[in-house]
Amino acid sequence: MQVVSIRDVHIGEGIPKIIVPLMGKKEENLLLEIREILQTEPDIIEWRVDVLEEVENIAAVKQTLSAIRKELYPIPLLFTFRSHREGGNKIITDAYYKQLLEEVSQTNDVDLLDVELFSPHVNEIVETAKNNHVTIVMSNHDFEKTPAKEEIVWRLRKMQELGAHIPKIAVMPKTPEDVLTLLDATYTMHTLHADRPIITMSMASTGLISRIAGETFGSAATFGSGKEASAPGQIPVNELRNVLGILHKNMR
Ligand SMILES: O=C1C[C@@](O)(C(=O)O)C[C@@H](O)[C@@H]1O
Repeated sequence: MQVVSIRDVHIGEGIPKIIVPLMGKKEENLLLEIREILQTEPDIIEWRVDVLEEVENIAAVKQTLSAIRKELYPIPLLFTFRSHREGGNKIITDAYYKQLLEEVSQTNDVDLLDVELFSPHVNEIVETAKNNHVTIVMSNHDFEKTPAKEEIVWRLRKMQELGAHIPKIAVMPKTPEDVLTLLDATYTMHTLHADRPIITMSMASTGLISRIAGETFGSAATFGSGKEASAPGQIPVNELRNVLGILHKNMR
């Protein structure tokens, strides 16, 4: 099993890593948000750039990115534009999605890049990111339902085939049984197919248990809320750290 290391954060070994989303609409809010979040000592910070008011202005995005990076360094930064069809905040064209991801890959300010599996330009974006030594977190989200186990495993395997360093999937449960499906798919992927870390979660209150159970079933990281949650079911980062710590300590 490969471990993905960014500076001294080692994803895929030990306690699952905590990723905290930044949800500010403007640069000044984002910088204040980072100061608050840093006090909670996250392992990784995710910038949800689809929330930024000026996201359609690529020069503004790069300038804000550079300011964010300075503020949070050396914490690894995950750059995410979540598309509207997968639960994000803004509708942009596929061409702009490609341009945005490729241009930020070339800045040296991004450690990890979220690339959606179903983007029509996924191969080109992966190639550019890899050429620039950016770690690829390939993702898929279903905010409506939980697909069948075979489908979840298929998507995660597809991400691995396409060159993701870290495949990731988030699904919505309607029942606790759906959460079992996600956990079962996670465990199967982790033990039988994956040669690298994966991240999975079942969302909302029914799925909450999946966000703390990664060490048991094989999800290498989990999203905890900082100032604002970026998806339903995220636990505040301090509480999340406590629970993960209790589980880790007593699993030895
Ligand atoms: O992919 C994910 C996972 C997520 O949707 C969650 O459910 O925690 C939150 C998003 O910000 C992130 O990009």
